Amino acid sequence: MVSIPTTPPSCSVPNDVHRDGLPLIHGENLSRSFQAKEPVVAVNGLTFGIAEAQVTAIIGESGSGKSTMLRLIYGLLEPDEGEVRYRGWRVPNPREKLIPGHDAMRMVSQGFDDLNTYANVWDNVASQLPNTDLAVKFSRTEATLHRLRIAHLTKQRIADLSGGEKQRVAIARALVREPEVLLMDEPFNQVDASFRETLQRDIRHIVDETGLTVVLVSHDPAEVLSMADQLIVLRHGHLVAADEPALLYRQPPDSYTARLLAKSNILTNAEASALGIITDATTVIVHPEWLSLEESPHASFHVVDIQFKGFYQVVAVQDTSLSLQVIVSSVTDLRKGMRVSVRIKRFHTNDAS
Ligand SMILES: Nc1ncnc2c1ncn2[C@@H]1O[C@H](COP(=O)(O)OP(=O)(O)OP(=O)(O)O)[C@@H](O)[C@H]1O
Repeated sequence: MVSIPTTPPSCSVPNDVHRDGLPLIHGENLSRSFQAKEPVVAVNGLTFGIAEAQVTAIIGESGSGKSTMLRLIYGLLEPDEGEVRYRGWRVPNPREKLIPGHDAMRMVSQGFDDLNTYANVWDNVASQLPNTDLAVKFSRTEATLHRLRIAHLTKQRIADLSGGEKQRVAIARALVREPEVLLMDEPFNQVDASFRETLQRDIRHIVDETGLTVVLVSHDPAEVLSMADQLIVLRHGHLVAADEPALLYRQPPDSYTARLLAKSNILTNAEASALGIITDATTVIVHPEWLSLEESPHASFHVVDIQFKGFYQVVAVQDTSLSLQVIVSSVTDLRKGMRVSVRIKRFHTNDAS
């Protein structure tokens, strides 16, 4: 349950009236354009809710409006239309607040621009706190460094750290002031795969332990599937889906979401019918792991490419008119040029595709 304060927060908007019954963060009919060579509508009529103490990931292809949405939530950008509310109170826009950005939120952006490269890790984090109580400053800094597992780097200069370590310092800097919401723009961009998994797990733990709310932006949904409680899918500035990751994965509401989450094969009715799927739907979604292949010398499909991925391989097959991506176990013995029959184990239809 969202606790509703009886008095407006410190960064309230004059004459704002509290709205009851909203999720922690509520966006309503949010639109924002930019004047480039041609006017660009970055987000268009977004209405959404973000729940407290959860990880919400905003996903979408490049240019779909993810960063713009994040900056609107934080109050770094003024919407052309609509509003964002935090705990029922309107988030002030940059014209309404001396230092833009909601006081209860902190944002970690893609680069590490905020970090002081030549100062050490401790000073980078501790400098976020006032000197009014040095004991508190010391203990909070120490606890935050431990929580982000960078206490052993205390004396190191930022310039000497790896990308993954810098990212942890950037998050520690944001968290040391104990915000209620952490906003992250592409947080795993500069982090290699092994660091990424442990960082994701650590962020998940912090959320579960402290009730922190995390909103993150990612162009690679696969990387956030395991850590997000909710996904918000953007396309050309519109919200096309919002739900739990597993649900959106198993039953994608449209082809775009299916491609984004699962690199799905999107078949027309005729293509599906040629593979034995009889349906009224105009579009049939088949995730690569919902197909299987079997060597068959007289089959119409042949293997055109094999990407070895460790315990699985991604195999491209085609016949005269159709190309398919198939995920098969690495123990399956396939070779380029081999004739294969294609079996569909499962599919999903959605007429809204
Ligand atoms: N300050 C700006 N001036 C002009 N155009 C902008 C500005 N900010 C964003 N845009 C445009 O708005 C659209 C949405 O941009 P945004 O950065 O929000 O998308 P994104 O989904 O975060 O993209 P990416 O994944 O590539 O970072 C893009 O077409 C972008 O070029």
